[in-house]
Parts: sequence; structure tokens; C-alpha cells
Amino acid sequence: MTLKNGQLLRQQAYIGGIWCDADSKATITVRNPYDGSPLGTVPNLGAAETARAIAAADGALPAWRAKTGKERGAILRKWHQLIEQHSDDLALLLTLEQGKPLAEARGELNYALSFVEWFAEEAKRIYGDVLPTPRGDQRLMAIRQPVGVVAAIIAWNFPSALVTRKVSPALAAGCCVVLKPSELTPYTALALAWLGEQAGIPPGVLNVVTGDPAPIGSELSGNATVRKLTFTGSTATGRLLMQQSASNIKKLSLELGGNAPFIVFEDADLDEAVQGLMASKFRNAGQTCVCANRVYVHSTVAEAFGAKLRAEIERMRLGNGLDQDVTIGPLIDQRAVDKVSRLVADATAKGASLLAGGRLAQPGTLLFQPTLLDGIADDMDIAHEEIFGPVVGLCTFESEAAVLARANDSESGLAAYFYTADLERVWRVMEALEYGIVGVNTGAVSNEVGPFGGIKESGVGREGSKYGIEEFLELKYVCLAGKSLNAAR
Ligand SMILES: O=CCCC(=O)O
Repeated sequence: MTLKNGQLLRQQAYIGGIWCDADSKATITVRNPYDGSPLGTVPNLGAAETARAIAAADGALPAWRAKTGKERGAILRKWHQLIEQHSDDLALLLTLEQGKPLAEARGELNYALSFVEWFAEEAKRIYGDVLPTPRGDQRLMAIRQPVGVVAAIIAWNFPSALVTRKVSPALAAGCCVVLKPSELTPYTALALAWLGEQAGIPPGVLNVVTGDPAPIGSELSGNATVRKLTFTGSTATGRLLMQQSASNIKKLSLELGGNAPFIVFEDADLDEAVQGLMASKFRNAGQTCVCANRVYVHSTVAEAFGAKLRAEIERMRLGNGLDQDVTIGPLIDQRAVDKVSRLVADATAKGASLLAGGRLAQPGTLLFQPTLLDGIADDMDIAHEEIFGPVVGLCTFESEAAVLARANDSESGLAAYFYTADLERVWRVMEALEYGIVGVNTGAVSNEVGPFGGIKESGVGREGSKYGIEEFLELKYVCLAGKSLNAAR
């Protein structure tokens, strides 16, 4: 790996401003999912080191919290500047450890930067309220204060954006953070932490613990000093963290699995709808929680839509994310390949037609072909499970009411998409969809301004946007009483 600045490849954890190894000296090897080659190692920390990171964050809290929003915002702006300055190296690291094409890695870094910029600005805008008093001898206020020490646990699919979407609002609010990146993709997070150190984030304010998720996650959720846990990952892990956090009633944000419906009505612009589906479905090889997962096309346009979609899918180039012309990279690991293979096999065994792809491009790799299935029925596993891979399954529908019932028939409630030219239908369908995010005539909904998050088993809380900082603040109600206040009114 040739980085312009070799210091960005950090192979140690970061606790209390010190780069360190595991107490046991145990390490985990990080591999390139394209060819399995080792990129390096990171320390395999356990509960003891995690507890030390929490103590370091707690120790740094009084001074960080005492800074003004403007001062914290200035440090975040410096961090932003350094991330931007090193974005070539960061994109390279991201592609090497995660597999997504370099152009997508650059796109993700811009997305990551947008959260740092946004929350650097929001740091100055943490307002309170003076409330109308019900009694002449009292004055009422609500003020916002940082929640305290924050644990942030992130998934491997967006190694930079998930860091900045959680860490920037936490730091802006005056909280200190213990960050646990995925053991599959730790290097981007560690490089970001190193840039944070260069930007002047004081020791202990941002800590990074690497290693196996179980002991670290259980310390982060069970330790009462951590007052807020923010997690992006599977619904199963989110449920476990929620249970473990119940012992000390932590504030929680959980961004969990999705099962997004994508509906193409008969009056939709089919070319636009195909482009929207490609953007939503194949971003990060389909490994995105907001990816289109169930595609419902009105029966009168299904054939035309399927033909256009197939042509686009056949144009994709699968391979090494570092190659210029590659548009889709490998899946993250063998478990992901096994799941996608099982879903395709189940669908074809139950009568779906395979129109494109359907298997690994080369045995022994993680390169799963972009795949198109037609004739998906509700009894197939793919109609209910989150695919998390480059597979589109087409179903047809006849009426708005019927497709809405099918779209809402899910425990998940993260993102939903639909295409139509009918303005009244836009309102009707948007209001009826039981999802936290709805894309209307677009497959790309993620940015720093929109509140990102789901309902039902897709989680709790919102990230990004003007609402995102609230997750790291507590509201304190102050009631001031005094007899002489009556006279002052
Ligand atoms: O998969 C989770 C994040 C995806 C996004 O921010 O659009």
C-alpha cells in the first residue's frame, strides 16, 4: 500500500491520546476483500482496555464540555480541513479495506466530510428556551447540556461516513467518545482519529478501540459511565446492545437493518426509475441499509422496466475497486456470499427466473455478479430478508392498495422508494408508507441535511440534520422561584 502520508496507516488503538497495543499483545489481521491479501493488523482489545478508554473519555469530559460551541466548532473545522487534505490517501485506505470502487470511496469521503462541516456549524446553535410561566412568582427555562461519555459502534459498510455521522455531533455537543470501528474495516477510522489528533482534538475526547466486537460491545453497553450508545449495524446486534444497555438505562440511537420497498407505478418515468434503482441497489455492491430490497413494478410496465434494467446491470464491471473502470467491488466476506447465494438458490428453486448474474464471477473470491431475478413471490426468502448484496428481485403488482399492503408488511421501517408522475399519489403513498425515510422519484436520499433513521425494528433516533445533535444532548428544565418576581412582570 503506497500512501502519500504513511502515518495514516495506524496499526494501534487510540486511548487517552496514546496509540497503544492490546494488554495481551493479541492482534487481528485486516484483509483486502478483493483478494484476501493482508493489509496489516490491529490490536485485539478486550473489556479491560475498553474500560480504560471509557475512563479516559470521562476524564476529558469536564474540559471539553466547558469549551464554547464556537471553540469546539473551530476544532471540528480544522479536522474537516485535514480530512479533505488527505482524502486521496483516505479513499485508497477505504477501498483497500472495504472493497468499494475508488470513485465510490471518494463519494463516501465527501459524504463523511459533509457531517463534519454541518456539525462544526451546529456546535454554535445549541439553543435553550425560556418558557411561558404559569405562575407570576416563577420563571421557567429549558437548557440543553451534553449527555456525557458516548460509545459509538459502527459497521464496515461506510467506514468513514459512519464515523463522522456519529463522532461530529457528539463532539459538537460537548460529549467525549469511545469509538469501536468494525474489525473488518478499522483503518479508515484510525486514520480519521489520527487526523483528529492533528486537528487539536484533546487527548481522551476521541478514543478508538479495535478488536472482537463481543467483549468490547458488552463493556461499552454495560459500563454505567457511558451515558449514550449509538450503533449502526444489524438488528440482531442492536437488540443485544439494547438489552445490555438496559441495566443502566442509557440513551440509545440504533440504525439497524432495512428491507426497503421500491415501487414503480404505471405512470413512472421508466428511465428515471431504472437509474434510481441502480443507484439505490448497487451502491456499495448492495451492502447498504437503505438499499432497495424488494422491487414492485406495475404489471403493465414490468416487461419494459425489466428489459431496461437488465441492460444497465449487464453494463456493470465487477472487480478490484482500485481499477478505473470497475463499478462494483467484492462483498465483504464469505458470510455475505453465502447469504446472497442462499437467497438466489431459494428464489430460483421456488420458480423465479434468473435474467442476469446469479453466482460468483470466480470461485474462491468474494466477487458476486450483479444479479437480476424476475417473478419473485411472497413465499420466497428474498421477499422478506434483507439481501445486503447485488441482487434485484422483481415482483409485479396490480393496484396501489395491494402494493402498499405488501410494502408495509415488514418488521423493518428504514427507507422506501417510489416512482410516479401523479402528484396526489405522491402525497397519498408517502403518507401511507411506514418508513423513516421515503424517496419519491429518487433512489438517493442520503445527505447531511436529512434526518437519517428508521422506525419499527430498523431502530431509534435520527442522525445528521438539525435533529442529529439532539441525540447527544439532555434537556434540563429549570424552575426559578422568588416572591419578588411577581413585581417584575
Ligand atoms: O448503511 C448505512 C448508511 C447508508 C447511508 O448513509 O446512506
